[in-house]
Amino acid sequence: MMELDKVTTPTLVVVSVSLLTALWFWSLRRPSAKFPPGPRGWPIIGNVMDFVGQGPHHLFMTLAEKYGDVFSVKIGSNWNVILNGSDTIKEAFLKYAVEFAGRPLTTSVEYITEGGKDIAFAPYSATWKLHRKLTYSAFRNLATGDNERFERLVFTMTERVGKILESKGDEAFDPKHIVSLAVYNFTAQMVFGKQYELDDPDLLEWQSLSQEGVEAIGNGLMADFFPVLRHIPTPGMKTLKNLVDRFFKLVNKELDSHKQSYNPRDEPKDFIEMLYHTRQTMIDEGEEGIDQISEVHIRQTVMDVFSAGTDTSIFTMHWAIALMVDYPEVQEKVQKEIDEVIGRERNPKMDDRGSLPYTECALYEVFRYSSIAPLALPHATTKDVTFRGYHIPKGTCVMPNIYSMHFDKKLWGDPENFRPEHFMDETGTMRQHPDGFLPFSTGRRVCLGESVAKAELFLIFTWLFQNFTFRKPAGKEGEIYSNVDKTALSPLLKTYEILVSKRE
Ligand code: HEM
Repeated sequence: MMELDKVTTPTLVVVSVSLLTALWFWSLRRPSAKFPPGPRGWPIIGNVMDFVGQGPHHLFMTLAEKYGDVFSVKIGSNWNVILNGSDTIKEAFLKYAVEFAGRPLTTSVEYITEGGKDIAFAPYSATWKLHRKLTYSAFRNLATGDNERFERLVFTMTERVGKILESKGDEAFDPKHIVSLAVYNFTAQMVFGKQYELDDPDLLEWQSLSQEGVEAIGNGLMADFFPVLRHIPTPGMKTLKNLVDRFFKLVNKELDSHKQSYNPRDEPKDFIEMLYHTRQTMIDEGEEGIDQISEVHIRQTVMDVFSAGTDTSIFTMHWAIALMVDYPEVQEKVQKEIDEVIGRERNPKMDDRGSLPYTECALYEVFRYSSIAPLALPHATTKDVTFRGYHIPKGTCVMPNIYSMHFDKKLWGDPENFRPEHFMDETGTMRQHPDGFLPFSTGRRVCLGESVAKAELFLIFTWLFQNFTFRKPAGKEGEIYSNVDKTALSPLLKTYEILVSKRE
């Protein structure tokens, strides 16, 4: 063995450089020989620097031009496979449905979901399947399977929202707070069977949890990208714990009062009671394993509905109003159609779907143009999979670039233009499922609230433009409100101001 005191400086330099070079190559080593190609990254941080100055969905569209529709990037110490374009995403999520149905369990997700006991981030497993089935049945029994009940859920809050809008007079305001009130009240009515006043402390707490959550941990914690840091108490982890504690407090309060008042012999009044009721029915019908859906699972379901179901709808409606003031001619056409088909004497109904093609196309175009979930949620491979000749090992994070299909020139012609006609065929009939349109994703992990969201947003959107006209205040006419900073992580709009008038 070499004696240490005889080691010369040049030897030390050679050994150190060799070690560093080995570490460099080791850290950039791809997970398998046939792993999808991608840009060369830096040791330790991977491709993180490539994201500076552009949103990931934009970066991924550019990288797809060079590396193809299936490529890889390294973020921190995690390898990710990116899927671009309609054919690729559909082939992966429909033909290899089980292989791509997992979720990566990062440090923050593990903490928030109490070890993956929710639906949205749970690993692909028998428990997740049962949990999803239970929740889907509860939604159907409570809301989407009963049009009149669903309409009542939505229209209990419109009177309050209408009064606030009418009180605005000549005041210019950002509608986000009111949209948020409408969506939270719909969700609270559906899940808890209650309504909030504009200044209710619980409503304000929900809103600030959402805002603080996006700001503080929207991009994840360091430990999510460098799992070796998971046991180090960082400030990010402290913030996360505080947010989760507050979230639990709000949900537990409602669960406790439901446990007191729930009577299995009564007709379920809201989503929590419906979950209890449906779980009991499934047990009585001999559904195996459903009794394993515990109180923690139920708490996590409520958390999922509030986290996956509120901001998504709020952002979509915020976009919808911005687009309708940017394109007043579309707003006018929507209003004309609503006047002709529904008039002003009654509220819109679920059955009006199918009779309002232009209005529905306008709403679908809002879904496409806003693409508020441009990368859906991250998936993970549940087993080793060979896809389009590439070998992707089990447990690899996979991101579908939904934005790339919504803005594919080959499919839409002029995707950068907002045009409800993108959803119409030559006869003026609505194209419900055009190729390249998946705002709710597809496959095993498709959005569980898709039918709730579509019905809720159809009723709110139609009611809003049936009763109100929105426009830009003087001096702002030249501003584009539906304009997203291309560097943004997700396409959220900046604050904007509008005027509203009641339609006479
Ligand atoms: C405009 C409104 C909405 C949009 C655009 C949207 C979109 C999405 C997307 C893209 C995903 C990920 C799918 C994937 O991983 O491939 C998702 C998942 C999910 N969404 Fe939605 N969503 C909306 C509203 C809602 C609502 C209202 C609810 C509940 C009432 C909801 C509940 C969920 C749940 C539970 C999941 C996880 C599904 C699973 O992993 O099995 N979403 N959503």
